[in-house]
Amino acid sequence: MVSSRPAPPGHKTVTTVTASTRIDIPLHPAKPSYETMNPRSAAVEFMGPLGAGAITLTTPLFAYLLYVGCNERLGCPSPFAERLYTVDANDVAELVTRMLDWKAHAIYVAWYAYMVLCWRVLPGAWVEGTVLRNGKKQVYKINAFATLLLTTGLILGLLINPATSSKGQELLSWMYDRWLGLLTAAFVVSLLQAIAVYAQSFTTGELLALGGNSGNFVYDFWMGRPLNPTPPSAPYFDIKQFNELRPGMILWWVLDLACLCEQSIRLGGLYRVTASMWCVLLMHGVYIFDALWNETSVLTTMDITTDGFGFMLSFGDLVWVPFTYSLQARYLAFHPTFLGRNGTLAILALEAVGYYIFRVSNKEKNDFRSGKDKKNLSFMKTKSGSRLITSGWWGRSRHPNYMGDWIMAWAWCLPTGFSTPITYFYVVYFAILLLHRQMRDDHACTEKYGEDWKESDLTIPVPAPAHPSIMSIDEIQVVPATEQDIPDILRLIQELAVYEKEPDAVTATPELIKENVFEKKYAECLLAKDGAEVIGMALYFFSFSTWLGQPGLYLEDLYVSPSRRNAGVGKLLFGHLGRIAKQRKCGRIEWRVLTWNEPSIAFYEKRLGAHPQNEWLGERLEGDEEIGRLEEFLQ
Ligand SMILES: NC(=O)C1=CN([C@@H]2O[C@H](COP(=O)(O)OP(=O)(O)OC[C@H]3O[C@@H](n4cnc5c(N)ncnc54)[C@H](OP(=O)(O)O)[C@@H]3O)[C@@H](O)[C@H]2O)C=CC1
Ligand SMILES: CC(C)=CCC[C@@H](C)[C@H]1CC=C2C3=C(CC[C@@]21C)[C@@]1(C)CC[C@H](O)C(C)(C)[C@@H]1CC3
Repeated sequence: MVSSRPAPPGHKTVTTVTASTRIDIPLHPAKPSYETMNPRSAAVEFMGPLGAGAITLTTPLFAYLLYVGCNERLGCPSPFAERLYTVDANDVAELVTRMLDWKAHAIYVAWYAYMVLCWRVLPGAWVEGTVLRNGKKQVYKINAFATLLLTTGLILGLLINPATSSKGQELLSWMYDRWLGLLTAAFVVSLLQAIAVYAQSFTTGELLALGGNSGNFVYDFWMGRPLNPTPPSAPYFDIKQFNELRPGMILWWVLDLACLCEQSIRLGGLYRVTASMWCVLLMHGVYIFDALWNETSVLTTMDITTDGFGFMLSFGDLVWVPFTYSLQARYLAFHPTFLGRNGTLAILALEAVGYYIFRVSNKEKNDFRSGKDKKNLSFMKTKSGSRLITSGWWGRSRHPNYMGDWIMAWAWCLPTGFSTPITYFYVVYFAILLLHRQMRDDHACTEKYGEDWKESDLTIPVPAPAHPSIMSIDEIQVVPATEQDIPDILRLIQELAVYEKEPDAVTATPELIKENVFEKKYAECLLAKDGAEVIGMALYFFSFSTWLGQPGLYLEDLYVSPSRRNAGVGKLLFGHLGRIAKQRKCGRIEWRVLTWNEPSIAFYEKRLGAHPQNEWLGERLEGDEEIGRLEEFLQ
C-alpha cells in the first residue's frame, strides 16, 4: 500500500508498509484527553519495580563481567573470582583508568555523531510505521543499510589497500585494546539518553508506551516511558528506531572486524586468520547485513510497535548488542581455535538452516502484515479485526522466527570450541530472552485477541491448507463484480492459469476485461469476498440450447484461492449461480474441466451431482488468423 501523505521537509514521498487492519483503538472523533490516550500501566513485567531495578543494575555489571571474566590478559575463564580477595588498589586503579579512557570516550561520541550524520545525509526512503493509538503513524528514514555499506566500504578500503593495510589493522585493533573504555563510553551515552527521553516525556504530551507508564520511576525508566521519542528540534528523527539498528548493530560489526585484525596481527597476517574466525565473521555479518537490509521489517516488531524507549532498549542497543554479541569474535582473537573442514561445513550448514527458518518466517509475517502476501497463506480473522496466519511457518509453531534465531545462536558459538563454557553465554542468554519475549508476547496477544489467540495455537503441525473451520463461511459475501475489481479478477484468472499449468496463456488486459465484461457485457462475474479481500470468482455468460429452446448458463471460470479451499466457498459460488440460472430461466448450467483435475471432477460429480459429458469433444479456432480462415469460405 503506497500513500501520498505529507513527507518530511525536502522529501517527496512516504511509503506505507503496514496493513490498515492494525488499528487497535478506534479513532475518536473528538480529541481524547492525554489521560485517556495514556492509561496507567500495571508494573507487572520483570517481576515489578524490584525486578526492573535489579536488572537495571545487573545488566551493565554483567557486560563488564563478561569482559573481566574472559579476556586476553587473564584468560577465559579468568581466575578473577579467586583473585577477588587479593585485589589491591593498583588493580582497581588500572581497571578504572581503562574504563575512563578519554580517547575511547571521544571516539565513541564521534561514532554516534557519525551515525546521526549518515542518517541525515545518506539517501533513504521515508516509510510509515504501524498505526499508533492516536491514529497517527510515525515516519522513518530507511537508510541503515546504506550506512552499513559506507562504513564497511571505508574499513575494507583501508584493509585491502596494501599501502594502508597494516595501518588499518592497527587502527582497528586499537578498538580491541580499548574495549573497556569504549564499553564505558557506550554505557554513559545509553544512560544519558535514557534519562533524557524519560525526562522529556513529561514535558511534551507525547504518546507513552502502554507498558511504561506505571508511575514508578524505577520500573518506567527500565521499561521505557515514551513510545516514540524524538529530539525537540528534529521531529522526524525517531530515537528508538535509530538506536535499534545503527549505532549498536553496526558497531558490533566494526568490533568483529577489530577482532579479526587483532587475530591477524597476532598470527602474522590476514591470510593466517583461522577458519573459525572467518566463520564467526561470516555468520555475524549475514545477521547484521540481513537486519539492516530488512530495516522496514523492524517496524512491525514488538520493540517498535509496543515497547517504550527506556534503559532496557537504550542500553540493550548501544552496549549489550555490540559488546556482548561480539564475544565469540573477541575470544577467537586471543584464543584461535582450529576447525577441521567437516567442522566448518557442519557449522555453516547449521547456520544456513537457522537463517532460512528465521528469514522465511519473518518475511511471511512481514509480507502478510504489509498486505503483500504472495504465498496466499491461510489465516483466521479475529474479533479485533486483525488476522493471524495459520499456515506456512506460523502454522507450525507459535514463534518459528525465534527457533531459527536460536539455531543460529548455536552456530555462532560452536566455532569457539569446547574449552570454556563462557563463549556459550549467547546461547543461554538468548534462550532466556526469547522465552521471556514469548511469554510477554503471549500475554500481549491474549489481551489483543482474547479467545482467538488460543484458537490459533496451531503448534501441532497441520498440513496447509487445512483449517476450513477457522474461516466462517457466514463471513463470506458473494457479490457481482464491478470495474474496481478488475485487478482482482485478473489476478484470479492468472492464478487459475498457473493452476491449469498454462501460466503464459493469459493475454487478457484490464482494458479488455473492462470493455468486454463491464461495457459490452459479454460475460458477468461474481466475486467471493472476505471483508475487502477477494478470495474466489465465478465468471459466466449465457448460451442457448435449441433442444431446450432455453438459454443456458455457461461457467467459464470458477476459482477459489488455494488457502481458502475446502471451506465451502466453491459451493457458495455455485449456490449463487444456481439462483441466477433460475431467475433467468436457464435450462442448464455447464462448464468444462481439465481431465487431470481429479479433485474438481470429484467435487462436481459427488457434491453437486453434475453429469460428465464424455461423448462431447471440445473444438476450437483461436486468434485472428484461425478465425479469419473461415472468411475464405465466403470468397
Ligand atoms: N538477536 C536478538 O537479540 C533478538 C532478535 N530478535 C528477533 O527479532 C525478530 C522479531 O521478534 P519479536 O518482535 O520479538 O517477535 P515477532 O516478530 O514474532 O512478533 C510478535 C508479533 O507478531 C504477531 N504475530 C504473532 N503470531 C502471529 C500470526 N500467527 N500471524 C500474524 N501475526 C502474528 C503479533 O503481533 P500483531 O498481531 O500485533 O502483528 C505478535 O505480537 C525475531 O526473529 C527474533 O528472533 C528479537 C529479540 C532479540
Ligand atoms: C539484556 C538486555 C539489556 C536486553 C535488551 C534487549 C535487546 C538487546 C534486544 C531487544 C530486541 C532486540 C532486537 C534486536 C537486537 C537485540 C534487541 C535490541 C534485533 C535488532 C537483532 C537483529 C534482528 O534481525 C532484528 C532486527 C529482528 C532484531 C529486532 C529486535
